[in-house]
Amino acid sequence: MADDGMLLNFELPSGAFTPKETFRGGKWTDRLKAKKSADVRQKRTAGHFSRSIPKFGEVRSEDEELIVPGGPPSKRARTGDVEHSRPRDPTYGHQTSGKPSQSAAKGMTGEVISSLFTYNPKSVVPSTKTVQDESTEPSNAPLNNELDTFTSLGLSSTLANHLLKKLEIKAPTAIQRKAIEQLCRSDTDAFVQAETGSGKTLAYLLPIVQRINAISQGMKDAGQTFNRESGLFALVLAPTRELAKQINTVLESLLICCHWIVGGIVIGGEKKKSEKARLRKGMNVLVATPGRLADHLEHTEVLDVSRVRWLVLDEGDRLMELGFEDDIQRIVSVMNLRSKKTLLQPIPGLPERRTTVMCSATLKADVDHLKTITLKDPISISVDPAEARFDQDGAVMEQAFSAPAQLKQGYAVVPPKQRLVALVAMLKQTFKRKGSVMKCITFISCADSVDFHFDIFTRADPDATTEGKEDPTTTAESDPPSKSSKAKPGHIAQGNTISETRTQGPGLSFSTKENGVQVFRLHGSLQQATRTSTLKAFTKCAEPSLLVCTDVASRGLDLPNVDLVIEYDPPFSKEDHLHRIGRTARAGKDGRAVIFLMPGCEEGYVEVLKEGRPRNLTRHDAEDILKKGFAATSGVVSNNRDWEDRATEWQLELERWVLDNPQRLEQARRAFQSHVRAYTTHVAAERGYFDFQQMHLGHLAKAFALRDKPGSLRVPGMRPRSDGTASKGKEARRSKAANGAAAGRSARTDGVEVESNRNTDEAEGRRKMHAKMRNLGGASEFNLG
Ligand SMILES: Nc1ncnc2c1ncn2[C@@H]1O[C@H](COP(=O)(O)OP(=O)(O)OP(=O)(O)O)[C@@H](O)[C@H]1O
Repeated sequence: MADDGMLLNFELPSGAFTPKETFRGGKWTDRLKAKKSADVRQKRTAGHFSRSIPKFGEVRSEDEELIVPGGPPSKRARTGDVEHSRPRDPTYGHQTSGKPSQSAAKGMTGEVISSLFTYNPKSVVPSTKTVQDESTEPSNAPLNNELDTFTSLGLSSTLANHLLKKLEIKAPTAIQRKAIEQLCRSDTDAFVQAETGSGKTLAYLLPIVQRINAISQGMKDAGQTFNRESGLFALVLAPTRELAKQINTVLESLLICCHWIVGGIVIGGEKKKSEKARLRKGMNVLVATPGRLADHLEHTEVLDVSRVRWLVLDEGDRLMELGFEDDIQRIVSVMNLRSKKTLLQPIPGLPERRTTVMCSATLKADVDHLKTITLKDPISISVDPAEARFDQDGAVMEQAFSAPAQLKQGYAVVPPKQRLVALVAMLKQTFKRKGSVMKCITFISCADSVDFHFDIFTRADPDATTEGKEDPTTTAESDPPSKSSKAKPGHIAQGNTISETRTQGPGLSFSTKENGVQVFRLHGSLQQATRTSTLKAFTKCAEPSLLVCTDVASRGLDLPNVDLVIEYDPPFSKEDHLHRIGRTARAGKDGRAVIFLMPGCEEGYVEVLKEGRPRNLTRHDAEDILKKGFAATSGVVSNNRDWEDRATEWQLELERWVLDNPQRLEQARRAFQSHVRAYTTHVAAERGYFDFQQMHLGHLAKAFALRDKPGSLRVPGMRPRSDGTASKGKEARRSKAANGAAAGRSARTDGVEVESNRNTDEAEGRRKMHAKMRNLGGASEFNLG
């Protein structure tokens, strides 16, 4: 052993041998308060050395948590399997030395209140601030060279004028310059890859409109009539309904200048009957989600795809990931089969072959299969200087993609117990000054957790009673309850019950008198109409606003003026990360993004963040975030530790609020469970950073305002352990036998065993999940078409 280590072990802080103060007489609550103050005092003088800091992932026994004597024996309030009793006192838990023994505490109460500030895992990476390059030029902005005009790329002056006068688009972006030129003059299949927010939609739509317009001109010149019945010439497929709608909106804005070309849209979640009627009338360009289009091809005879000459797969990698491969294969084979049909009357200018374009900010080799189904000898159109690693045969093995250069990135290292308070502190700080941040998006891994956090953020001010009052911000169009929520409908009182109808509400947790913040929620379990109206409301909201959402909003969505993206839950893959943060810093604008990471293995993810070659990458520590967010006077960071008390009080008040209502408690537990399940679904290559075995479930539960004992935390797919041994369940054994040691591994955390049925083949797993979702007839988290 090195000497240094020995010395460190023997070094004791001043005051380490200070005798403990004892308190006698008075009420027990007063004694507890006095003891707590003494402990805080002692901790401040002695630092945090009085107890050893556990290694990350080390399982703590319950007696290391503060167990609050709940006064008289509580009534049994059975919720799930856990017995709860509520303290009568807003006691909070800096670690106390004179705590009752574990068995005694258990006998008195089943409720565990731990301190936010003790036994937190330490960061394993030194806290050095990364140098920022402030002078970075935007990389996805329109070009400012006078020679780069739309007409020089092959667009008609009518279209170019329309772009300038009606859409205020003066010059092309770098990817538009390359793609428009190529697609206007050639019928070669293409991959279009460029950063988020670089204008890829127009990069493929403009050449399509230009060329269909040329066909219409050719027909007119040949004495033929061009109208909506002349044929469906272009098909654009997108993985999500929201994205399909957005593409359709851009298309409509272009077609204003050539109104004889008719566009249309078919997506899941809409009425099929009206879609059929529109298809019957005819259209020249169709935007669709693959599932719905495949369905129409099977059941809507009138849909003729024999003349389709442009097929665009927007977010091609995502289409593949979500298991749309079969649908796309069906669509392509129907098109191949029908295109052989000879046209009664040849159409002048109609290309011989179909051009397929696949585009995304993160297109890489694993779309190979989709490529073989749909593309022939594609060329690559890209402006991203991303580096690729090739194998011996020259195939791309690994490709790094970059985020827009002007996007300022950061990561926050926050221990599990402090995650929620840190998020609220960050939001308080974000919306502190009026006008500094107008729109912020916070990504959360699953729908249940989105609902839970939305309810927390919009709950009534604890000091103002709103019990029973109707929430004035309930969206006009109300939904039936979301599939993810089992509680009974009809509770819309703000802040006091589970919100099932609300998708918008005032963000009372971080609003100030000067700066009122509106909060919105969005996930795939909401009805389509609600999703659409919520996105619209968020987009149009003139007040500062926060969208709390799942990855349903991560791809392709162009929400204007988003200043900040917070990845509260880490993304499932590095590609998802780039798409999420790409909701800000679009088309040359500024933007900021922060990802929350827990101390320990998650910190290794910083290396993955660096792969995107961020020009700015700043580290934020939990303490700094909490200090700023819970500072006494906004903006003033004081030297004393009052912010600790304020953060603790906020947390404890929230825990009581959750415990107060069985529905809310159930909602918190469901959110926790779904979060943990989602955590195990990171792509195989990144699971090392998000290792479930290292997750401290007891600590994490605090971020869901739960006071459940660690051993009582249940997650479907996990079994509580009775003996503390690492026994493996039947399913795990079977799975292990079937898939080898890597798959079906059993993880143990805090007396809970998870029997993971992770499939080594991620894509296959996702495909199966997709199929299952669709069979269930429910909207998946991924918002399938
Ligand atoms: N040439 C241009 N000049 C100015 N703004 C543009 C230009 N082209 C596109 N935009 C705007 O840039 C924004 C982003 O465009 P778009 O959604 O097509 O980006 P994208 O590359 O598809 O992003 P993502 O990869 O996130 O899907 C839109 O608001 C669009 O109107």
